[in-house]
Amino acid sequence: MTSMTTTTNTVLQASGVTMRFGGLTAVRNVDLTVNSGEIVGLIGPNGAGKTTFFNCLTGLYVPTEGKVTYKDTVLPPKPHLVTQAGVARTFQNIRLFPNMTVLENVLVGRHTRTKEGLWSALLRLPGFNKAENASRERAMELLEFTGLAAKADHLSRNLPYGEQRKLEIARALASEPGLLLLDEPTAGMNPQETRAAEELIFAIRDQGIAVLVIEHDMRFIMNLCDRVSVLVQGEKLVEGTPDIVQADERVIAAYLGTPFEGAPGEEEIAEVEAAESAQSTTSTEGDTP
Ligand SMILES: Nc1ncnc2c1ncn2[C@@H]1O[C@H](COP(=O)(O)OP(=O)(O)OP(=O)(O)O)[C@@H](O)[C@H]1O
Repeated sequence: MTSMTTTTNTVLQASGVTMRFGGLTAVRNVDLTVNSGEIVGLIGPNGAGKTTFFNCLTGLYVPTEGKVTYKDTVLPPKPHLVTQAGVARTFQNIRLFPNMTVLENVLVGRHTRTKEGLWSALLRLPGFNKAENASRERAMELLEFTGLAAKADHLSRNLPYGEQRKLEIARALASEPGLLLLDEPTAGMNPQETRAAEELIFAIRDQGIAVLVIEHDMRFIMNLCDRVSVLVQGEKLVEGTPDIVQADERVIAAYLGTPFEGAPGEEEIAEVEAAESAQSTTSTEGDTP
């Protein structure tokens, strides 16, 4: 591992980020740091400003106030330049090219890292072939890494939902980021897919890529993250380790008074329901399917 000194292990630093839309302040004076080797969670009720904050980090929005640096360099307010600088992201709503193959989707993600560029890749202009082999090799490596290699030639629109989300991650990784931002990576996933996503994110972290993730699934986020930051009405309410955040009264209150630590998860609820229905079918004779 590379040895790092003083503050150089800060990957992302957002300072005093504010985003106003007319009279509405969607994000107010938010500071957030992500260090190398970390997985940081960003949680908060609907409309808290999480996606808006992501958009400020990735150049989709120019914050009204504040500064965002990546490895001590101020990020330019243009999405492709942010990607080029080393920050990749996925979106809350899947944004793949549905009629391109899985492999082609990843190759498009590599365009910021090849001098031939996107149009050369899409139109196969001269010069593309030279770079193509190396790019394909790397894209196939990423498909292996995300468990999609067997589907490299499938059209992305034919993949099941969970695999489309994985492909989005593979495509983001194709730009060789140092920081990956994930906006609700498990939305719509079943429990097995969620568990696989968790393992994939740990593996990404283990490759030296820092991760900042927005999620509503508390069990997932508390298991995954080294630190969690809570946004409420555009402001940072609390930040700390999962233990600290889960125990914080203000966080519990912000989630409508529903404590999430120790609350039964879907699996436990299913087990209880199965046990209850088994009990009721044995007590109501002859009513088995
Ligand atoms: N482009 C925009 N123009 C005006 N208002 C916006 C815009 N984008 C977001 N907002 C408003 O900013 C606030 C924060 O929205 P945002 O989508 O960032 O919240 P969120 O925490 O990501 O919510 P969710 O968990 O539901 O995705 C909301 O009130 C939203 O309506």
